[in-house]
Amino acid sequence: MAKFTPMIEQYLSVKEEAKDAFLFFRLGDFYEMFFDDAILAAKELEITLTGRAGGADEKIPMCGVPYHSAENYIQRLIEKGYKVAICEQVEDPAAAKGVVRREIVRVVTPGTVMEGKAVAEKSNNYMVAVTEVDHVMAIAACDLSTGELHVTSAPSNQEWLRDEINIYSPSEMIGDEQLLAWIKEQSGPLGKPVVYSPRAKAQDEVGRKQFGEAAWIRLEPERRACVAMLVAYLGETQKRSLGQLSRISAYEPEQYMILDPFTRRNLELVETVRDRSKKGSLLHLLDRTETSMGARLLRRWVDKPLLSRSQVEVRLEAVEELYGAFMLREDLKEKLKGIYDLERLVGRIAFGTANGRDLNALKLSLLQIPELKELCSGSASATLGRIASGMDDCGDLASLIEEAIADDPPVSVRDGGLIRPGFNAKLDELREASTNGKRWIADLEAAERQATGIKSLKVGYNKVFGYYIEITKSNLTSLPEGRYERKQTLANAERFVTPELKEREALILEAEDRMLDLEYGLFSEVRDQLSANIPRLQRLAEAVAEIDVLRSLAAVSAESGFVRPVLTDGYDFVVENGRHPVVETVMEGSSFIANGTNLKRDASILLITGPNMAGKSTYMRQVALISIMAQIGCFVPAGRAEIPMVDRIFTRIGAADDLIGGQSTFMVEMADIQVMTEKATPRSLIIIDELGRGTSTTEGIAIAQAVIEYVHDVIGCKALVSTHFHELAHLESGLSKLRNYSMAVQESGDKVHFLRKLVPGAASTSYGIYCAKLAGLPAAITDRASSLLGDLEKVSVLAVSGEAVKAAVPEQALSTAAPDAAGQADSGRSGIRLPGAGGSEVRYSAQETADSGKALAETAAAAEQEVVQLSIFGDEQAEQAVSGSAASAKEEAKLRGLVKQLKQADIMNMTPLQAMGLLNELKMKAKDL
Ligand SMILES: Nc1ncnc2c1ncn2[C@@H]1O[C@H](COP(=O)(O)OP(=O)(O)OP(=O)(O)O)[C@@H](O)[C@H]1O
Repeated sequence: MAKFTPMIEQYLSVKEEAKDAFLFFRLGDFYEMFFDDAILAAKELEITLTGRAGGADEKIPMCGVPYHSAENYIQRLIEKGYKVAICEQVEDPAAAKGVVRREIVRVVTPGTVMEGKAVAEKSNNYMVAVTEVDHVMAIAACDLSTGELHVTSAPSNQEWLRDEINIYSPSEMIGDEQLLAWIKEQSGPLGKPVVYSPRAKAQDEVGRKQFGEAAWIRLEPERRACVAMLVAYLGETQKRSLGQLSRISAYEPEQYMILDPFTRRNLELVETVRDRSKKGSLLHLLDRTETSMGARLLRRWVDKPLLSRSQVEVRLEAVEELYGAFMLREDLKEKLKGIYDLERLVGRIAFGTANGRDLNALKLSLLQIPELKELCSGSASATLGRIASGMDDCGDLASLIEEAIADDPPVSVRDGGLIRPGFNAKLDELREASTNGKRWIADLEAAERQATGIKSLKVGYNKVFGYYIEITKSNLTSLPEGRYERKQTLANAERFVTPELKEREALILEAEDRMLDLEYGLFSEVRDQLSANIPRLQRLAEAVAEIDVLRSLAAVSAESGFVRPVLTDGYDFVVENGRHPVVETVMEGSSFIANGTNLKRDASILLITGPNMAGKSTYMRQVALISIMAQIGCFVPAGRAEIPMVDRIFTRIGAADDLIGGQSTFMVEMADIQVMTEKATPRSLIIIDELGRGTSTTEGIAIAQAVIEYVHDVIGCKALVSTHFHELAHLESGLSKLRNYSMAVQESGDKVHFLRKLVPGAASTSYGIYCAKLAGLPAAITDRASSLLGDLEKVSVLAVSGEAVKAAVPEQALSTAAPDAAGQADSGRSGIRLPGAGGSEVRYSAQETADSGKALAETAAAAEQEVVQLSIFGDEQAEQAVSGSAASAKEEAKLRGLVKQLKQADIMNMTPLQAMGLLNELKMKAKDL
């Protein structure tokens, strides 16, 4: 015996098909939810939880939403990352025996929503499928609302997959469970919450049917498997034809520059690091698009800079033409402005949700096309000309809509008023009948008022009784007996009918009924005809988007004074007067200081030192952005630019907020560097900000040096490295392709003025405490920091002293300035070199350093750091310091004496205590001056 009522039994069996979704179960005018669904939905949607007797002993938890406002509730659940299965009555209740049959008609999921916030106007909402077949990974990304479907694959490589997924920023993913589990772990860089819907098997047949045999067999097997899985899932959830998915756009990973999630984030390509808003990103700067599909295409271009020079040149050619043609840009803008979101309109047409207003929006858009086409073909640009000549203006479709659809149709497609008079004779006839009938009824009111003398007599209509004549109670006495048939009694009125009225009513209602059916039928036919032309409309949308993006890039380039980059397949990256495109816009006037870049085969690494706040990060990002902009096909913020095609930009720009899964900043950095060492090629560009921070100073320096050497010797690509370790500056003498640069500052009194100018040579100090003061830290802290710094400097003297070095370094490991053959070959790279007293050098060869173990390396590196600091007191600097700070000739003489004393003291051979004593003595004397 069933425990529940038949209706609840039905609910339970439908629910079996939608275990991971809320089941919206249609009951009359409501969608009801039961059991656990009801409890959770009541909480999530803040609606009342009630109960319903369902045959069991206890009441079943229940809550519901009215069907006419369900859309809003569904959206809210989707935004929270849930899925919603919509279950409708699928037979006429009047004809049903027993419980009306109900079925799930669609499952709405975060990756398949067609309306609402998730499908924001200017962005995509991607559903992504990932698979791995025979050590090849594939990824397919589909935006159901626009009909885009991209697919690609590569030999199995998790980083590649992560990078590729990141580009789509999917809201839902399906795939092999194992792969999904790994991706979930990586969800940090993915940023937004993703719903994972594991899938078991791909269905090849489904894909074949969707895209046709010819297109299907062109795809590689792993791509087929991936797309098939995706399409099967979409079919199962949407339960309708997916006409908008007409084309697969397959691409090869090698077609595009590789940008990992950290790089994309650090460079703020599509959103800012701080608040993840689009404003402040490169995309925002470049986005002057007028159409939604243009905005989406621009995003794709920014996400995927090209690797083929010829393809970029095609874009640049159009941008250059438009750059110099202000009027053409304005004219195009006017036309583009009038074009609605063709891709989404097409999506709704295919989905069967487009209404009369959507069709009119499509028509209005299509009407812009002929002139848009003419503008492009009339321009001097070959690229625009080619786009125009391939453009099908779909004029026949515009005419079809124009003939069929009324100018101002209602939102609903079931309530009539959609079809233009004259489109269909039968419809016109029915409309005529209905209008005549209504006129007869309107006339009836006047006639009966006249005949009965009752001024308040009126003819009304309601759904239950149809047309009636209403007379107030007070007037009933004036009504001749038997004139009408009594139908209904109200508190203060009586309602009547006449046989003639009923006859007319039948005619009107019948006409209206048929009219509604006919209108809906006609409308559906028009929609179907458009549906059959979806590929044409999609191609048109693509062309419009491309024109829009090219125009947008030209507009920004012209207004910001960018120049056309000279692209090369060579190595050198030469930029004169480069600027950071985004930072310069937020600065008032022309206060941004331009800096050049000169990265060549024989000078491919810049080691940039300089104070905090001096502009190192900005400069390095600027170089990366110029490279990306050039490969997108945009002009670049510079006076002149010669840009080689870069295959990958790798950035490590420190920020505490890129911590993932409890890993330390240092671990993240090391993991990134590992990927870099594996993936970077000579055509790559590496940018590392503050290399080696996050661990002890000595280790930091050691690692930084080792990394720089690796990039220099093994990878051989262009690199910009900034560091606070001024000690690394000595690398210039050993690494032939490395150049020291620094951000210039000017000191006056205790103030530091940032010049933001990149100058050759290393900087000597970081001004960290000065920056802390600027940032408004309390004086108690900055003063304390200053005094601690003094103490630390004392300690350094200890380390410098011969005792310390000697204690750590075995005698035989020390050799003098003349190195042996092995040492020469290393030329100080793999080993550690210490400047010794009097300009001599203590050198440990690689072998020796390794032999002496970590303790040696650490101590030696620490000593090295401090010695470098002291050795700053070279003759020249000492001279400068003396003549610059002495107020009188007498003072100068005394100072000279002190310096001499310092230099004469054989500090390398003192004990720590002696060294410290000497330094204190000198300091005291200096104070007395
Ligand atoms: N070329 C420039 N012209 C004008 N202002 C600049 C320039 N470069 C940077 N700035 C300004 O200087 C500020 C600091 O720059 P940035 O963050 O690049 O310094 P940094 O040297 O990397 O500092 P830190 O070492 O503390 O990270 C920026 O916020 C920017 O406003």
